[in-house]
Amino acid sequence: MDAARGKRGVIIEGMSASATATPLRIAVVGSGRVGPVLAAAFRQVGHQIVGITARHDAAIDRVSAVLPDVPVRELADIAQGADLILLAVSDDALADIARELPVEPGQLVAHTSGAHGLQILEPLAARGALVFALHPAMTFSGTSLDIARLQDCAFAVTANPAVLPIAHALVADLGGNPVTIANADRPAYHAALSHAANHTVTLIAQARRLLTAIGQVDPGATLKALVRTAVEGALRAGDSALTGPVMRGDAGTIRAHLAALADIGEGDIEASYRALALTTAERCYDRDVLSDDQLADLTGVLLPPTEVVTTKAELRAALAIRPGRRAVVMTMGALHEGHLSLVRRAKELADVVVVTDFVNPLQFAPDEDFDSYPRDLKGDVELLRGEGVDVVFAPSIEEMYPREPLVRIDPGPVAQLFEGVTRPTHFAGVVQVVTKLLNLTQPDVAIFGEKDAQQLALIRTLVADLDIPVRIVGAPIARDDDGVARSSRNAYLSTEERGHARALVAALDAAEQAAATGDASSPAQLADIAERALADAPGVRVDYVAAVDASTYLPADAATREIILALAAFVGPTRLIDNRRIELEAKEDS
Ligand SMILES: Nc1ncnc2c1ncn2[C@@H]1O[C@H](COP(=O)(O)OP(=O)(O)OP(=O)(O)O)[C@@H](O)[C@H]1O
Ligand SMILES: CC(C)(CO)[C@@H](O)C(=O)[O-]
Ligand code: BAL
Repeated sequence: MDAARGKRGVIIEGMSASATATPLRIAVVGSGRVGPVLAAAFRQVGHQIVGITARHDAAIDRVSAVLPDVPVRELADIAQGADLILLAVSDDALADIARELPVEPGQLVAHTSGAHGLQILEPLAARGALVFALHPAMTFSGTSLDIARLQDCAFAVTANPAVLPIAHALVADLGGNPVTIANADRPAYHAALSHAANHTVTLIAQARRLLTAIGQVDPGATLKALVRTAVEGALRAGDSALTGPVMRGDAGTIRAHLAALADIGEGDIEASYRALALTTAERCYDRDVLSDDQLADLTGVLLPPTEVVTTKAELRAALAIRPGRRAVVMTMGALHEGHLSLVRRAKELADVVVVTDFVNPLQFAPDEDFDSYPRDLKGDVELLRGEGVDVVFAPSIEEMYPREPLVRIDPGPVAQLFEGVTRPTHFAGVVQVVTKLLNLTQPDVAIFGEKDAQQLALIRTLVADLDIPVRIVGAPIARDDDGVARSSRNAYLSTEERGHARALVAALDAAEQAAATGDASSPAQLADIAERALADAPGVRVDYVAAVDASTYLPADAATREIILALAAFVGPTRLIDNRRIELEAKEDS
């Protein structure tokens, strides 16, 4: 074995062409665009190419053009007699080759993949090879023209400390600039390069198509000067190289752009334009280039339109074209800040947000307010569009229930308690529609408000007991400035009643306060305090006050410490609900 192996990287005086201590015998696996070019470049600086694999005619032709006199060898014997084996193969092929390649302990093995680090070469390292990754950050034509372009090209080098100097010396031999990338950072490194290099191509190709659509015969020439300046500026200075209408907060111009794109009818260009302009606007805002108002104006113009669908078939189609993690927020419309807080949570948790807007007749008893329940689909869609919701599903009753459903879901005993005393058929209607909407929207996550705490508890039980594959997330109660829980039914209240409605939250405050001061130490006392506060309040008639076990939603017993104090009361004819989670102090052992 070569005596110098394992301690290369010493620059030898007088050998100007090569930074490595000794000319290496290099074998190359892969005759795509990269392998023969790197081999030829190594050969130019004095290394010896002892063989290369080439499986197809085109590969053999490329080898004879770029590497005359280098023998084409089989994978099984390519490593024989080589100091360094360079794996210049596709990412997909690397794992197999790493398993199959016969190597001797001490042989250097490098791959040229951008995406992979050292793990992929682990089988070779396990057999004693000194492995590293060497990714030239440029595109290859596969011809000898590439060799000159390797000068000053960045090479991402990933290697263990013992091997790193050799890897750097090899890059220096090629005239490249070694850039050390930690093994764990390899995917991020490769993402950065792909995002910049590949997506710029997509973007410029889109711009070319636009110019072609308006009759330009040489779109590249029209774009050249501006694009080059932009790319060079961004390479030098990042975000601060930005110019153009987004940076100036010019929403009118952006609107005109979008109208032109819609006219030309190239949907992919419009989608990319919206997404990139939104990101650009957010970056400008973060750098204080745009004000709050300017960002809001731009966002209003740029957010992709919310798709409103009313049939199951349209819903399926709308979901099919929106890949990614999906969240659903189910509502009965008449949207307010409470619903929007659920939507914002959904946007944090998923890529695609679907809101259902359906007043479900099944959950209303005949004497309840189904007919008068507030409905405003247009207003709802406007609000949801402002939140960037992707799809609104607003079906008719016939679409959801083409006939009276025969199979019914029994929500179990908790559905008969509390809300269920006054509304005995309510939760059966809720779980029926929630199950249907989960099946129709197939979300990864569904968000429900803690305002409807019993409903949330029952829906958690529903998905657990029926193995419905969705994560249920509860969202905190959104309140008006005076503490009253937001509710669509608040719209029924007169000004005077709206004042009376404060009594619900005041009763919860009183109980919470009593728990904090120690004046209430049992669930029954909490309920009692809230009930008395409600009974004393003008314009309010108590329906129920219940201290329930927060984990089961069954009535709390004296030992329960994690309580949901839930109440319902009529304010005039309007029935409102509210609740508060209260933790009672642990009881001292007697
Ligand atoms: N104030 C709120 N805070 C948090 N979530 C809420 C609030 N109000 C409603 N939600 C949630 O929004 C979802 C849809 O509720 P719904 O459409 O019934 O609204 P609502 O205002 O509760 O109506 P209602 O007046 O019928 O009670 C439910 O998950 C509900 O818990
Ligand atoms: C979950 C729901 C949308 C089902 O109709 C409804 O009960 C509600 O709005 O909470
Ligand atoms: N907010 C729960 C739905 C209902 O009251 O019918």
